[in-house]
Amino acid sequence: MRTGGKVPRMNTLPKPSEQQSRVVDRRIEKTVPLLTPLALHDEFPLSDDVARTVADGRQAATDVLNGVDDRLLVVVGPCSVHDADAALEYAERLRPVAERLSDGLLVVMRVYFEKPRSTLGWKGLINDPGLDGSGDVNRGLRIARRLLVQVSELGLPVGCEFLDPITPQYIADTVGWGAIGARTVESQVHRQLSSGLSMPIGMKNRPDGSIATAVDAIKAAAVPHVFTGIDHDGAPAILHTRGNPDCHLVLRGSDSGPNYDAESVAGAQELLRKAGLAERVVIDASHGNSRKDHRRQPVVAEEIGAQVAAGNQAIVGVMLESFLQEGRQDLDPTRELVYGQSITDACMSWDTTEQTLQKLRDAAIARRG
Ligand SMILES: O=C[C@H](O)[C@H](O)COP(=O)(O)O
Ligand SMILES: C=C(OP(=O)(O)O)C(=O)O
Repeated sequence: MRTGGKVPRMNTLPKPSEQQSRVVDRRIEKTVPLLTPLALHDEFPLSDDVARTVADGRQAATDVLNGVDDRLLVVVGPCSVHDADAALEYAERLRPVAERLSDGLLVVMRVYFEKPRSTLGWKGLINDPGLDGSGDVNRGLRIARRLLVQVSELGLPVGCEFLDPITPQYIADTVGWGAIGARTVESQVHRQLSSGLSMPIGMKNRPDGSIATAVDAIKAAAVPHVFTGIDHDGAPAILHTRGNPDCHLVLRGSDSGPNYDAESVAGAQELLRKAGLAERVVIDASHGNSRKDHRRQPVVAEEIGAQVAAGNQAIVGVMLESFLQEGRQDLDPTRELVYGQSITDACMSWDTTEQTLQKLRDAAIARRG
């Protein structure tokens, strides 16, 4: 991978006077130039093959979300990527399984680079690729885009969370499906951003369980907005969006319990109906729905599958957190990390994932039958 690349020249304010220096950037330790989106796109271009995978993946996801395609959308992969090699190995394993189960499932690989934290913690590979707080964002963006292109080259559409409002210009052209997380679903910044994103966006219920907030987010992101951001050259820009009609609800459970059961799904449907929105939901089998216990995820997925097999038309997708090794590990600088194991939330093992995907596929086929 190249380590150079074009970064804009830093223009600094004139040396401040004594009085000015009492008010300007009092808490900015240092400012480092950020490479431009164009420079990153030049290094890792979007080939026609990758563009086809992304565009077809977006269209297929939209069709599933609109009920035009009766398969289940499954977003599956590590809670977060901290090691691009392990993530690519995961993608290579997932690819043939996705192909084999494609009569019932539309599989999108979860390739998450941005982690929203409840308080503190590692903020993801784009923010801190060194896993040590050194914050080499230029390197993080390069690793992220290269991996996104590599996974798409395998023919797998990619899903990720959009957290930082600047990073989409660097990577969004490689993303088939996106999420706005539980902690930011109420944020105007993220709703505006979603209104301009080119792929379907899942709006998660808030950590305290509020589904109404996610429904508000779907409505807000559906219409055009004007806000400030950057263009592909990295220059400040006023962005006028068209509105995103493909935003949808993701039920992820809450701090006080799950919301994947039939009664909760029916309640969510009622909220969507009252808001004049399509009654379709994606259900995250992890987070509040598994109480972050990876051993609960297959159980939750099986119960979601049972609702689907029984004919529930509202459930159009499932999210799973899965990696090469089950469980999780702490980021401990004194110990070598276990290869292929999550450093954020605990994940299902590969074997369990394969079994779970097969069961979800069977459920989708049963519903069709
Ligand atoms: O998906 C990952 C985590 O659930 C999310 O980033 C919040 O993590 P935290 O509550 O450990 O900060
Ligand atoms: C942070 C995540 O989920 P949530 O926003 O539901 O907590 C995630 O999926 O990584």
